[in-house]
Amino acid sequence: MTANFAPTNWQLSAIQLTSQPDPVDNFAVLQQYLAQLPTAERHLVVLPECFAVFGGPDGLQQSYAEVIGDGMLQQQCAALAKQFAIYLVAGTIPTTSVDPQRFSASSMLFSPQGELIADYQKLHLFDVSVADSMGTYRESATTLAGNKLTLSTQGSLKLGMAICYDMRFPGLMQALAAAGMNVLSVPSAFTRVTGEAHWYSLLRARAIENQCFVVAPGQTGVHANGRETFGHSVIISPWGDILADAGTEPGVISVSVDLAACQQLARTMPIKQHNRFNSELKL
Ligand SMILES: O=C(O)CNC(=O)[C@H](CS)NC(=O)CCC(=O)C(=O)O
Repeated sequence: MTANFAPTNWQLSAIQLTSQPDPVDNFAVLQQYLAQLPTAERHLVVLPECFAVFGGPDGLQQSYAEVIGDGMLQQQCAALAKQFAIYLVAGTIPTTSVDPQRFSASSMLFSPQGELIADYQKLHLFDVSVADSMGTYRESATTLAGNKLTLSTQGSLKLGMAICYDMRFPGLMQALAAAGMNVLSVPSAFTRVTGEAHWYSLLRARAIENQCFVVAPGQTGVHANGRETFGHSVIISPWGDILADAGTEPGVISVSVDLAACQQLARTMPIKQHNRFNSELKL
């Protein structure tokens, strides 16, 4: 059933996966989950970070790195966006960078017509020690950070793009909010340990302080290399309410929202206008 009446009504969905090293397996699961989603005139579906290739040996992602605008992973995403008539945020796809040894983690937006309409390269890389079986994460050894912000306007949707560890850097979202963002996508592969401590707090804060919807799909479970991810993919309202939570099993979550809620809230609580840190106050 289609329940989208006003141009500001959107269906927001997230897909939670336990992605495997081989893209063939992940696209097969993805196809099944996309078929479970409701149909809607305006529908944004977000996939997790590394949805297509995850948990494999060193160098596996690099071996799949594609030129932006061309490549097997992007072609499959474009075809899925078209087949299901959705705006699809392909969580991250490894794309070639200026450094032949390293890829960029690119989040890519495909239109319901199957066109690539926006891309964003992860800005903040996870070089962090964590008290889990991996011990240390050195994302910068394999990945080259991006250096641009991406906000894509599609009708009433103003989509700001971020990835996983980026959620800890609120300056990024504040810049996107200043440009009018009403939905933030945060495809993730959060560790179980840091997820238990920080996932909900970080994401709810980003929604509340920027008065936007947040769609944050995560990887979940134990992956082929023994890495554990947190799951709990969420969709959050501008008020900070958790509208849907996927728990720890792979699956889909989906909610129907009115993006006009963002401007309504901004009228009653105009924090953007009240903010004195845009330019006025400096140390
Ligand atoms: O390396 C890969 O294969 C794909 N990339 C990831 O999984 C990235 C970097 S290791 N994960 C995160 O950013 C987790 C952040 C996190 O957990 C936190 O901020 O607490």
